[in-house]
Amino acid sequence: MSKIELMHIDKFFGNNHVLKDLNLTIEDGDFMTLLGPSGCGKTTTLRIIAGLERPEHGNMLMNGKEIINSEVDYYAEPSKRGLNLVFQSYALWPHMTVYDNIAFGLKIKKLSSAEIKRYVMNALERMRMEEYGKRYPNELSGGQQQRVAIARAIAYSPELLLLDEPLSNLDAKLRIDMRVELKRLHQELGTTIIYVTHDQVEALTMSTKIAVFSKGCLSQLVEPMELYMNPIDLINADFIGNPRINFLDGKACKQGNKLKTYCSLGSYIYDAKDMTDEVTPTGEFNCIFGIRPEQVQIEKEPADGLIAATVYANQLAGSETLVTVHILDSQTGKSDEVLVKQIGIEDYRTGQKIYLKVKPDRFNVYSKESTRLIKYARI
Ligand SMILES: Nc1ncnc2c1ncn2[C@@H]1O[C@H](COP(=O)(O)OP(=O)(O)OP(=O)(O)O)[C@@H](O)[C@H]1O
Repeated sequence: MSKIELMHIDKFFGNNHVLKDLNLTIEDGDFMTLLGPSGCGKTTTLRIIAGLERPEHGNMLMNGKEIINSEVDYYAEPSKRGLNLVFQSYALWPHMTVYDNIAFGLKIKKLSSAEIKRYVMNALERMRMEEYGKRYPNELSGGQQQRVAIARAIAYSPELLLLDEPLSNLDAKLRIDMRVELKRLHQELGTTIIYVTHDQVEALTMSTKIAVFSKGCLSQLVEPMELYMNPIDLINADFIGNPRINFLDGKACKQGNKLKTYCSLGSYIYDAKDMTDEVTPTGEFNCIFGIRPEQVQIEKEPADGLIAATVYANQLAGSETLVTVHILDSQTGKSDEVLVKQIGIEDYRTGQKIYLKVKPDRFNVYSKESTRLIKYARI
């Protein structure tokens, strides 16, 4: 059992208000990723949970038990919180071999040496490090040390694991392997994991929930695919997705239960069920369409419902082709640029006339004024 509730947490470093009235619940069994750009307060949140920082204001409960109560100046000692931590700086004991580094915590638990061996070897195997038991930390690369630190944290089926950018020093292939192992570990053991990263792919592929931070505030707390499909504002939309989402200026107007919209990719009417509860201006207002590169397809021949465009640039990337196209907005006379992602190798010439097929149900629409989502994308 590992449920964590953070309530009304405020943290200052001098005059810097780093966390602003943060409310966040991590349910038992969650793989919760704290995601956001550098400096938004992710690590500070993790350190508060671990007991390495004290917030000036707020409460924290662990399985219903009080851990922080700033009003009475109560902060439970880190050692009393039952946590396993892996930070970017992995802090292995330099005088111990890899095996002993991992075995140390198990010895304290008074396990038999046969059991210790089983747990250590299992953890090393998961981290693809079974050959390295006899080495000392200074005989390992940064990435290998990082994997030993994770092995140490996961060795004894922890109930709660806090990980701060644990894959940051690994090369691309190892990162994918480690993502698979951490995801399997979570599924097999039901460990509650709180994971800090600024890498959206790690967040999207491993988590059961993602908490997006922006300037010390929680801006969105959702399941990964919902975050990808419906970022709550333009900042999150811009942050999630690679290649990044296309933003197109448009116009919108609410008429009864309908939202009438227009942009260079066409006029679309959406129902009340597609709309968020964001309050919009009366009459026509400026909006921004958020369109993912894979939501547009290119056809070579014209047909009904297709939108004419011109190829500006073509990037072949092997498994996919990224095509930058220009579309003439017939209402404003302005040209819009859209990045389109096609699966496989597709060759287009610069200046070639092509025709776009779009899925308007999948578009997001944002209010330009408030920058908030006003129309959900549907799968
Ligand atoms: N010990 C400290 N003393 C003073 N300021 C700090 C301290 N630790 C963090 N900060 C500041 O608090 C803010 C949040 O830092 P934090 O490390 O939580 O961000 P982050 O989102 O984890 O960023 P990153 O991804 O770069 O690690 C930053 O402005 C940072 O400079």
